Amino acid sequence: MITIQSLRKSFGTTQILKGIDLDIAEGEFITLLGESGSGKSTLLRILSGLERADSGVLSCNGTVLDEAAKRTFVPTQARRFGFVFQDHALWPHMTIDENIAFPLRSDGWRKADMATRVQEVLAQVQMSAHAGKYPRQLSGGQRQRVGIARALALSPRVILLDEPLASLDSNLRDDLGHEIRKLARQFGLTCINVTHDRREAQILSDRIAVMVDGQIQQVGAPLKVFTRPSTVGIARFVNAGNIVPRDFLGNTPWTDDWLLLPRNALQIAPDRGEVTARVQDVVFIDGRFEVKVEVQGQDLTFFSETRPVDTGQVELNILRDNVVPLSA
Ligand SMILES: Nc1ncnc2c1ncn2[C@@H]1O[C@H](COP(=O)(O)OP(=O)(O)OP(=O)(O)O)[C@@H](O)[C@H]1O
Repeated sequence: MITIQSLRKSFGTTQILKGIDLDIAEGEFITLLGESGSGKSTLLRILSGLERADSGVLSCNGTVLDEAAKRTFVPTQARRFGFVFQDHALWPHMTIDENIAFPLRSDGWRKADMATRVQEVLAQVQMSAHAGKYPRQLSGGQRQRVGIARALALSPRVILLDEPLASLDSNLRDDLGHEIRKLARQFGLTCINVTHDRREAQILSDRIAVMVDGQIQQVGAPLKVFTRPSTVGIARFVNAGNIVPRDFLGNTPWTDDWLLLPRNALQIAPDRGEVTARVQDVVFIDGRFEVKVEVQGQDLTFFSETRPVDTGQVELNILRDNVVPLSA
């Protein structure tokens, strides 16, 4: 549905997007995940039409939206995308229904149709009871629901989201994340989200595109990106486990300089194991023990169902099937 080919963008002499290629399917929820400064917001701004690419092609359903070489540029309003921002961006002096009617009014809707549509989208996000209130009278989660309703009002084909869960506390974030996903599925929306938050990316996305320094380094389902990161940078950013030099494992079938030992790749041996580790710390977290150890000068962390001794030595096996080679 959306095709991005060799997209480049510089500000002054600094190249921010260094050739982005990405295909997004209809009805897909994709997240651009990356550290601050990796260029994800710039890419979202180009998608929205708030910024123009220097070169490359952006198209939607075969229609070119931005192609500098042919001087083609479709402005924001004509793209008919919906937007959901982290700070909700609601007008404080307007009631909830007025806020949602705003894009409809700008689009020239008749008053009666507008009222019907506002009711419809408010019902879709379960906010009908709050139509007459002002944004300040709502909680953060409720305001974000209104933000989503407003984005849905004009029945857009594509919704662009900028860290939609960022300003919410953690339980609410997960709940609203699941709701956003449900709505996206229900309406077959194509959603493009931008965030640096790994959890948000995992909850919302069908696929994650990891951006590093103006390039997409890996695209895949959350499971793939988080358990089989392709580079040292991604493994570190998604906190996938222990990154060790290849020779730490002795002879290996891999040629890459670095290996990922996920936290499930180390297991306490019943008697004598492959390596002897010195236990540094044990904490119980999220239903299992997180054990920090030192092996041959290397700090490692692994998960264990059983509590090992708090200090002293422990024998470990390394499950080589779980080891992932990493490019630099
Ligand atoms: N209009 C602009 N003029 C000059 N530099 C800009 C402009 N917009 C962004 N940049 C620079 O481009 C780089 C990438 O910014 P961008 O906002 O795309 O990154 P990001 O990954 O979204 O980061 P964040 O999560 O902090 O928003 C940054 O170094 C930023 O300072």
